[in-house]
Amino acid sequence: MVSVNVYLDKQEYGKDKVRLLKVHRDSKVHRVDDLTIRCLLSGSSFTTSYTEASNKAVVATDSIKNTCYVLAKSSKVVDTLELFAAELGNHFLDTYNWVEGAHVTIIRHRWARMNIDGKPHTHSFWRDGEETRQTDLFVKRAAGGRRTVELKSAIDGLLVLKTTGSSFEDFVRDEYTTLAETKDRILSTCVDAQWEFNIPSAPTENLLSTMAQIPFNKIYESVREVTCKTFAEDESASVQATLYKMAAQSISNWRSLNRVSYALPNRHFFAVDLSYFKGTKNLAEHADVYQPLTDPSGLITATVARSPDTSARL
Ligand SMILES: O=c1[nH]c(=O)c2[nH]c(=O)[nH]c2[nH]1
Repeated sequence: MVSVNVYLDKQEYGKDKVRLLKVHRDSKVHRVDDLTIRCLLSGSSFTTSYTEASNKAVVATDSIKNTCYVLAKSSKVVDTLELFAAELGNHFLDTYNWVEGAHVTIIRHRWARMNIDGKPHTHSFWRDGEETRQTDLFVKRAAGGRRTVELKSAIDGLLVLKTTGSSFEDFVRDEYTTLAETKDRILSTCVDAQWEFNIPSAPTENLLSTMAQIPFNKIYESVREVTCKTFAEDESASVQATLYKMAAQSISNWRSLNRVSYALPNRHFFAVDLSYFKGTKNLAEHADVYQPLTDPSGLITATVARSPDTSARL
């Protein structure tokens, strides 16, 4: 029995972890999109499903799952996560006029084409790492028959390592400090990068064509490229400084991006002291045998934003 006054503050419901493989056989060279989808619906009409046990407005999550498969069949843009997410979100707003918002998250799992006898194979793939591409879209109704979209995309779990070109010096030294300064260390991280799009609100019927002007796949490739190139080429003074360069470069490359965020764990590698064995030298400039430390890691995070005076437009 509830004996205090409460109210339903927030709600979203739908299907999570809808797994789907779309095969593109439009040429002899097949392509695949291996996706995990989450579709959540919201709106005041759903309040009574929580507060009064009324399912009158509830679109079954089973039907939401079925819709993912039906739209994947007809869609021409499954390979552009952001546009497929917009198709799905729009579909729920178009079909059920009491749905106020649709929140669609799509994760794309990697399948790289096999090279057989030195040639790209037409229809065989392998998983070249656990890194994923992701998108998170929230579409809602706006005044005057318009729709607004909040959209961010991401790379998750891109594991990288470099063997030189990274230092860490001149940090605070006090009674808690044991770490030595270093001019040359191993740098390794598992990149989580996120970029936010600036999508103007559009009349319902124009939303998809407005969004289709943004080269989402090129932007994804470019952010990934900038991340790897900056990681490799920067003479890193710290993870913080390298992160800032990565994010600033992508904002300057793409006018539809206003904010880019990174979360970079600093995975430590310590040179093993081998002096116990016949005085073997393996520290500082002699190091080539290291112990990777799984825990703990540093964690460096930041969001870099475009200054308002250069604010992005489509
Ligand atoms: O790039 C780094 N940033 C830090 O803030 C830090 N702290 C630490 O112990 N090692 C490192 N490395």
